[in-house]
Amino acid sequence: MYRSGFVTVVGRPNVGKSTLLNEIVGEKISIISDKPQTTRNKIQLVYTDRDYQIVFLDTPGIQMPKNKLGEYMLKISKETLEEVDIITFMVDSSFETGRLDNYIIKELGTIKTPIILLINKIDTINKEDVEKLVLKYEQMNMFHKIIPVSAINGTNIDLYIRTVKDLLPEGPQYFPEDMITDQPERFIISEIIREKALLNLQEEVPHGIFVGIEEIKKRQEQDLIDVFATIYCEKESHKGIIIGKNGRMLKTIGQQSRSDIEKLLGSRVNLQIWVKVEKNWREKEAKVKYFGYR
Ligand SMILES: Nc1nc2c(ncn2[C@@H]2O[C@H](COP(=O)(O)OP(=O)(O)OP(=O)(O)O)[C@@H](O)[C@H]2O)c(=O)[nH]1
Repeated sequence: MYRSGFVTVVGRPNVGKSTLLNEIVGEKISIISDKPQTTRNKIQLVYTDRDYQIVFLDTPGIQMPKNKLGEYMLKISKETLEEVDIITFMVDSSFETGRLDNYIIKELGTIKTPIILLINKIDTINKEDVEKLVLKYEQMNMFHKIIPVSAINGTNIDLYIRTVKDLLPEGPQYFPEDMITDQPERFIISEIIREKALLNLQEEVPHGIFVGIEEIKKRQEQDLIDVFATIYCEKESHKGIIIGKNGRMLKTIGQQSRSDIEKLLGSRVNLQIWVKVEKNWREKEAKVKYFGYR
C-alpha cells in the first residue's frame, strides 16, 4: 500500500521550523535566519521514499496579527491546518510556553487533524528538563505523539518521520521522486537575496524589506544568466543603510547572493540589485497580493 499526505509545521517564529525541513530534505531551500518572521510563503517540500511520500507545507509563523500582512499570514496558516493530514506543532525547549504558544494551542484545540508535538532545541537543555517538558505537554491531552528533537543536530528526526509515515493515509505519489520543492526559481532567488540582506543589515531594517525579481534571462550562447532584482524598503533612511557607504553593503549582499544563486542555477550569474522605497508596503493589502503572497 502506498501512503501519502500533507503535513504542516506550525509554531511561533524562530522555533526552528525551516531548520527541521532543511534537515529532512537535506537541501537549503527555505530561508533560515536567527531573526523572527522570515518565512512568509507556504514552501512545499516533498519527501519521497519507496512506499510513502510526505508533502510538507511550511506555513508562516503564526503571530497575533498587528497589520494586514500579519492578518493575512494568520489566515493562510489556519486554512492550511484544516486542509492537511497531519499537523506538526513545534515548540522551543529553551523558553517557557508564552502567550503566543498558548494562543496556537487554543487554535489547534479546535481542529480535528492529528497533531505531533516536537519539542525542539533539546541540545540546549538537560535530560531532566526534557522529561519535565514532555510531562507538561502530555497533560494537555491533545497530541498524538510528543517527540523531543534537535533539528539542527538531526536528533530524533528519524522517529518523527516514522511517526508521520504511520499516520499517513493511503494515497498516490503526488509528485515525481526527484522533486523537492514546487517553488519557482524566482521565489527561491528572492529568498536568497532577502536572507543575505537579513544577515548583513541591522535590526531596524530587515522586516521592512521585500525582494522582487524583475528578470532572469540566459544570455545566448554563453554560460551566463542575468538576474535583475529590486530590494524594496519602507523608508528613505533604510535605502541609505541597504546601499551602504560607497555602495559597500549592497555589494556584500550582492556577492553573497550571487554565489548561492550560481549554485542553484548551475551557471555563472550576473546579478544586478536596485534599492527602491515603497512606503508602508506591509499595510497595503493590495500590494501584499500584488507582491505574490498567494
Ligand atoms: N540550538 C539549536 N538551535 C536551533 C535548532 N533548530 C533551529 N535552531 C536555530 O533557531 C533559529 C531559527 O530557526 P528557523 O529554522 O529559521 O526558525 P523558523 O521557525 O523557521 O522561523 P520563522 O521562519 O521565522 O518562522 C536559527 O538560528 C536556527 O539555527 C536546534 O535544534 N538547536
